[in-house]
This record gives sequence, structure tokens and C-alpha cells, in this order.
Amino acid sequence: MNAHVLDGKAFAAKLRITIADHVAALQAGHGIVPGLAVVLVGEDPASQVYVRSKGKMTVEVGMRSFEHRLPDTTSEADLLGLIAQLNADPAVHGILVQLPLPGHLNSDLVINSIDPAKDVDGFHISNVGLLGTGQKAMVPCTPLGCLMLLRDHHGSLAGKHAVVIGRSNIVGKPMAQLLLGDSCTVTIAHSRTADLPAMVRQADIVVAAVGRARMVPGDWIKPGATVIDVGINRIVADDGSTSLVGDVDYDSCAAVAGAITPVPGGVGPMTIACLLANTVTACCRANGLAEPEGLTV
Ligand SMILES: NC(=O)C1=CN([C@@H]2O[C@H](COP(=O)(O)OP(=O)(O)OC[C@H]3O[C@@H](n4cnc5c(N)ncnc54)[C@H](OP(=O)(O)O)[C@@H]3O)[C@@H](O)[C@H]2O)C=CC1
Ligand SMILES: Nc1nc(=O)c2c([nH]1)NC[C@@H]1CN(c3ccc(C(=O)N[C@@H](CCC(=O)O)C(=O)O)cc3)C=[N+]21
Repeated sequence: MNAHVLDGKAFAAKLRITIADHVAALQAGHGIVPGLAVVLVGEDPASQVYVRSKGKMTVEVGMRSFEHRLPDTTSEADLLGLIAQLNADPAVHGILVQLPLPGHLNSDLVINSIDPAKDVDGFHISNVGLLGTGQKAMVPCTPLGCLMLLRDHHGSLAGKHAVVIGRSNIVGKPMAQLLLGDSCTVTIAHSRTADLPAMVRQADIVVAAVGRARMVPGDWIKPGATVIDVGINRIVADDGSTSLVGDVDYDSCAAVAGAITPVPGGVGPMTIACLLANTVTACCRANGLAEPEGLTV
């Protein structure tokens, strides 16, 4: 079998057009321009790339982008001070603090200081609790993007066995919550899972969010299963050139899967589009306006 390729890049481009339409309507009808603030502490080159492309796409859909780059020596008090200022700024509807933060900063404390209504990453404990209890929340962007691709491909996910590999707060756990919310039977696997290959072989849907290049081989995949590859791993070839690969071995998995996301061009672009979608949703909620359909779950 040759897997159907779930084209996240194309899906995200369509989603951004829908977002741009909503942004234009907010401006024309209400004189409101959604604003997204991104805070980057330190000089991590990969993070700088993400922050730049987030800023560019934010402006492309007609929203305001506020970038705050702070040195990696920034104190916790200064960072909390900036977040307090962004919380109070009516032009800012969404706040994202790029993770990981330098080691001397307490990321739980920092994330929980963001106004939950502006927490477009969905990482604040209040949003985590709302999602876990099936209430209206800000939903983390990467899992939201994965769910959109899965719903688009399958329609209903009810009754499917989903195996999520990885239990991080930013991907694995919220992904599992969303799949459960769509009535999948969900298994969360991690580094202490006893027999990972046997577990993955049972899955109708596999979501790999591990951070290990090409860890999942094709012979772990049940024929016809859907494979969502969240991993972003930069690898260096013998000739010194670098490339981006996921957590699954694409060629061997694509040979048995029914559908698969590529890296790059799969989940990554969906994450950024969902960040913009969450910012529009947050802006509508902040202004007491009906929120657009199709931008969240
Ligand atoms: N495409 C996108 O938009 C995004 C991509 N990413 C990428 O997704 C990947 C995961 O990110 P993130 O969740 O933040 O990573 P974390 O490092 O926070 O979590 C990794 C998880 O994988 C588990 N794990 C590690 N080794 C194994 C193993 N050998 N077998 C089974 N499970 C294992 C860990 O288990 P344990 O808990 O037991 O240690 C942990 O739960 C990374 O490549 C990251 O770059 C992340 C965010 C967005
Ligand atoms: N607070 C916070 N929120 C995040 O959502 C967050 C974060 N911190 N820290 C880092 C991770 C990682 N992440 C990615 C987003 C987009 C791509 C993406 O667009 N990738 C492109 C390729 C980009 C390239 O070529 O480097 C693709 O897969 O096609 C990747 C990774 C968001 N993260």
C-alpha cells in the first residue's frame, strides 16, 4: 500500500485564508485588529526561525505582531513584568512565550502568569483543566492541528484506537485529551512503556511526539493505519548538510500506512496556522463577539 499524504502545508494555507477573511471582517465590522505577542528569551537559533515565521504569517493574515526578544540573562521578575504589561494591553489578544525557557526561569510560573484568556498556546493550568473536563478552552496549537488533519481525513474518529507516543504537556497529553474528546480509545506511551512496538501495532491512529529522529519503523505500523508525525529533528548528513526529519521513518511507514504526514510540510505548518486561529478566537471572546466556526474544537 502507498499511504495517502496528509498535506499539512496545503491545509494550513487554506486555514490561513479563512483566518484572513475573519480578520478582515473584524476590522471592517468592528474596527478591531487581533494582535499576537511572541516572547523569546535567549538566542536559540531554531526558536528564532519559528518566531520569525510566526511573525511573518501573523502580518500576512492582517493581524498585529508584537515581538519581544529578551537576552538569556533576563530575570524572572523582568519576564513576569513584561507578561503583566502584555496582559493589560488591549491591543494584545494572544501571548506566546517560546519554550523551552533558559534553566534559571520557572516555566510553570511564567506560563501560569499569562492571562488564560490570552493564552493562545493553551498551556495555562486553567486551560489545561478546561480541556480535561470538556469545557471551552484555549486548545494547544500542535494537537489542535493534528486533530483537524485527522477529522478532515476520517470524518468521525469514534471507536478508533489511538496510540500517542510521548506524554509532554505541550503535545502528548493534550493530544490524548482531544482524541478522547472525539471518542477514540486512547493509549499514551512513553519511555517506560513495556513493549512499544506491540502497543503501536494495535493502533488505528499513531501520533509520534518523541523528539527522536526516525524512531518508529514501518514494521510497527498496522497496515492501513494513520500516522501523524509531530517530531521535528534536525539531522546532519555525512557531507555536513542538514535536513529535517520526523519521529517516524517516513519511507518504511508510508509503505504500510493508510495515511501519513510528512516532515517538513505536515504538522509544523498546522501548528502556526492554529496559533493564528487561536488568536482570532481569543480576540472575539475578549470583545464579546460570536467566534468563527471551524477555528477551534
Ligand atoms: N511540529 C510541531 O509543531 C511541533 C513539534 N514538536 C516536536 O515534537 C517532538 C516532541 O516534542 P515534546 O513533546 O515537546 O518533547 P518532550 O521531550 O517534552 O517529550 C518527549 C516524550 O517522548 C517520550 N520518549 C522519549 N524517548 C522515548 C522512547 N524511546 N520511547 C517512547 N517514548 C519516548 C518521553 O517519555 P518520558 O516522559 O518517559 O520521558 C516524553 O514523554 C520534538 O521533536 C519536538 O521538536 C514539538 C512541538 C511542536
Ligand atoms: N510556547 C511554545 N509554543 C509552541 O508551539 C512551540 C514552542 N513553544 N517551542 C518550540 C515548538 C516547536 N514548534 C514548531 C512550530 C512550527 C514548526 C514548523 O512550521 N515546521 C516546518 C519547517 C520549519 C523549518 O524548516 O525549520 C514544517 O514542519 O514544515 C515546527 C515546530 C512550536 N513550538
